Amino acid sequence: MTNLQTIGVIGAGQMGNGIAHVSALAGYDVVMTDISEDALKHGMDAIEKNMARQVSREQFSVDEMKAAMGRIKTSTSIKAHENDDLVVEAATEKREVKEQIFRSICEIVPSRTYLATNTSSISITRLASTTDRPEKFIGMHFMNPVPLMKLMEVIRGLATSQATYETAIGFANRLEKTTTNAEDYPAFIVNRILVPMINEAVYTLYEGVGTVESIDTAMRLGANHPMGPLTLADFIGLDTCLSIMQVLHDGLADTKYRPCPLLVKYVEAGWVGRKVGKGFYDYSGDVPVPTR
Ligand SMILES: CC(=O)CC(=O)SCCNC(=O)CCNC(=O)[C@H](O)C(C)(C)COP(=O)(O)OP(=O)(O)OC[C@H]1O[C@@H](n2cnc3c(N)ncnc32)[C@H](O)[C@@H]1OP(=O)(O)O
Ligand SMILES: NC(=O)C1=CN([C@@H]2O[C@H](COP(=O)(O)OP(=O)(O)OC[C@H]3O[C@@H](n4cnc5c(N)ncnc54)[C@H](OP(=O)(O)O)[C@@H]3O)[C@@H](O)[C@H]2O)C=CC1
Repeated sequence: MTNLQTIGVIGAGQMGNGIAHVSALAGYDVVMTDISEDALKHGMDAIEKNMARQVSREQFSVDEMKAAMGRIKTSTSIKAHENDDLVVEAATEKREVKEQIFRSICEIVPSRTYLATNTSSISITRLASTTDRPEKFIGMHFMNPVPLMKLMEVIRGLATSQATYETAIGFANRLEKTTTNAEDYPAFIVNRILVPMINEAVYTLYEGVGTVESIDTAMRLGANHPMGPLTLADFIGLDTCLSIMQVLHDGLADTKYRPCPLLVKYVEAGWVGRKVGKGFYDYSGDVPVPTR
């Protein structure tokens, strides 16, 4: 297992800023990049707000928060990753976006650098094959919100070496995450089970079996879910949910994974959930209001 010091995070969105948050708190130096300056600022604001919540719950001190924030550097240039020991990609759930990122990063980082993706569903083996180091490539699937969720799903590609796997496990342990191993098949374990359930909730709405509120209330109180499935879909991002269903549908060639037309419609409208202020709920007021 290799000792890591500097962790690169590509993508400052919901997941990227969460991965930067937990890595900085664990004592690593962090380099977080994004193509958008605005996303970087939003990401750093989210980290500050979320760490402050944890300070208010006395999980650590203000000084520890300041020290952790001081360990995070941001840039819109991918060249900022040139000294990283491990790079975790957390950009949009589109294979072509991820492949382009990994092609670029391989030109920049030294041969010792490990590469990981936080993809929800896309083939680790296929992403690894677009790099110059498939043996140093692995899936590290964090859960949302990263500071609170204990799981890291670890997925080895066909070429991933034992040393890479052990380095990933060591990183997860330092972050105090519990790991599970999943084989490299579409959407791995969590999203193979969870996202079809979310898609079924959208079908339930689409077919008029329930309303946004009755569906979420039914699952919160009937199945003791902390969030109803439509609230959770908004929390994850409807674009990400749709991408995962498309990966399942294409990868497993089973019509049971066909995305609900209503989910497609919401993504087409740009109503992709909490991150844009509107999905199955409108988040612009004091309380979320169903959008249908
Ligand atoms: C899509 C994929 O690829 C894989 C996935 O991630 S699937 C999605 C997995 N995630 C889930 O299923 C999440 C389901 N939801 C939950 O577990 C809970 O709603 C939740 C933990 C997210 C929030 O908990 P909650 O009690 O309902 O709401 P909330 O009060 O906002 O948060 C609970 C505490 O955690 C804190 N908290 C919430 N989000 C936080 C964050 N991102 N960082 C730090 N602290 C946070 C809050 O401050 C709150 O503490 P206080 O009450 O002391 O302020
Ligand atoms: N959301 C969730 O609950 C979970 C998501 N994941 C996975 O994590 C990844 C990120 O998801 P999430 O954080 O929700 O997505 P977001 O949409 O919140 O964030 C993605 C970020 O990546 C940026 N980005 C896009 N292209 C590039 C690029 N070429 N280089 C650098 N940054 C880029 C986006 O910028 P812009 O907006 O300007 O395009 C955006 O800021 C996805 O693979 C997703 O499947 C894993 C677990 C849970």
